Amino acid sequence: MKIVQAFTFEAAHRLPNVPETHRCYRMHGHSYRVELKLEGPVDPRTGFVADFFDVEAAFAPVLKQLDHYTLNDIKGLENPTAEHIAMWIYERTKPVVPTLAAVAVYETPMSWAEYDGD
Ligand SMILES: Nc1nc2c(c(=O)[nH]1)N=C([C@H](O)[C@H](O)COP(=O)(O)OP(=O)(O)OP(=O)(O)O)CN2
Ligand SMILES: [Zn+2]
Repeated sequence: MKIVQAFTFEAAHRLPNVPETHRCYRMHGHSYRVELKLEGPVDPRTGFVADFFDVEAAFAPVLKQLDHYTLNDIKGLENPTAEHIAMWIYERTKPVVPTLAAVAVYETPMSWAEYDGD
């Protein structure tokens, strides 16, 4: 069974490795959406793969490092593409949410990156 829990954060970024003429070379902001996908058996007693409340509590310290920051200033996010943010979140969340199967990071409702550890 898979379950998904969504979170949002606000952050500024610029993409340092695109051409200067690319609009994302300039500092700008996004209302990011993060989806954590968990996979595992449904506990027969609780009916949960995991309690959403527990996931929220485990993810809070990771989310706190991103919300209302300039992502380029964060170690490991010097080139803060959606792909890199998804990997960064996965690596920090997997140890505290072992059933984590994938992380999706949406820059806009129409464009996102998903990382499953591969
Ligand atoms: N593969 C990727 N491509 C792009 C990424 C990325 O992370 N991975 N990022 C960007 C920029 O961050 C850019 O800011 C994307 O957002 P936006 O300009 O808002 O994109 P839209 O196409 O939705 O903008 P509209 O104004 O709605 O046309 C670029 N590429
Ligand atoms: Zn952007």
